[in-house]
Amino acid sequence: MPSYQRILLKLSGEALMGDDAFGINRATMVRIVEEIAEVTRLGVQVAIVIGGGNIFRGVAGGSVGMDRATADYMGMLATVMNSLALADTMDKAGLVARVMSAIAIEQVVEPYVRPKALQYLEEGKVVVFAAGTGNPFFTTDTAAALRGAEIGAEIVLKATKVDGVYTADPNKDPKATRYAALTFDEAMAKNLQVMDATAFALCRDQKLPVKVFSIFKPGALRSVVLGGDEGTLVHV
Ligand SMILES: Nc1ncnc2c1ncn2[C@@H]1O[C@H](COP(=O)(O)OP(=O)(O)OP(=O)(O)O)[C@@H](O)[C@H]1O
Ligand SMILES: O=c1ccn([C@@H]2O[C@H](COP(=O)(O)O)[C@@H](O)[C@H]2O)c(=O)[nH]1
Repeated sequence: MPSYQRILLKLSGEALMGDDAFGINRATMVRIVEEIAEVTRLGVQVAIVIGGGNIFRGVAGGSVGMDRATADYMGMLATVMNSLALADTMDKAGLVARVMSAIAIEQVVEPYVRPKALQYLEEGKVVVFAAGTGNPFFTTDTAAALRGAEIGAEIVLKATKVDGVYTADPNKDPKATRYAALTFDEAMAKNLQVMDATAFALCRDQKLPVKVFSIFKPGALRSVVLGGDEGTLVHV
């Protein structure tokens, strides 16, 4: 029996690279989609926000010296590419996916319209929110918090490269230890960088819990949805 009826899944863009240097690793994408399909079979409504780090960080060298807002729009367009690839893989796996963009590019994907997104979710379609918030100076973590609150998701599930929130970045500090749970205020006061402060603050204000877990651990998404002891819960 799933613990949630409706989730907002935030997928790391960088994790899509698999063992490649940049871009989308097909096998990795197929594996992630299989895990999403498993959760939809439990009857859970799934909305997704995907990052752009796998594409945008690959071209970020070229953005040095650029206007920040222009570079950020490039980042948002990278998330559109990832969203299209994810939706295509989901369609091929038998799921019905719809991509909605926060930036108007109607020849490519439909615009984000909240009631339409809610309708798709109720119909059992997987909705992928592309182009972040549509605004520069934000991140896809904040887009996940924003869309999660808008659609009435019960939780934001941040599937990332680490298996939870640590006392320090575990990729830099081998002595860092993992929290089982902590509050938004603690995460912000300790300046824990696993999610940006804007996203944490929005989730705190909307009382929208966040679970951080590893995208690389097979079965972790299902386990989180079934209320298993997985990752780190960040709560009010
Ligand atoms: N206290 C911490 N606990 C856990 N991870 C941390 C912490 N501080 C920094 N990190 C880093 O945060 C990263 C996850 O956040 P990040 O925003 O980089 O990735 P993402 O949003 O999942 O990916 P993308 O930006 O590619 O979509 C981890 O890989 C980890 O190295
Ligand atoms: O609302 C948003 C979301 C994203 N951006 C830009 O896109 C890149 C990629 O997103 P990640 O969350 O880092 O994966 C981000 O670095 C921003 O440059 C944005 O401007 N607004």
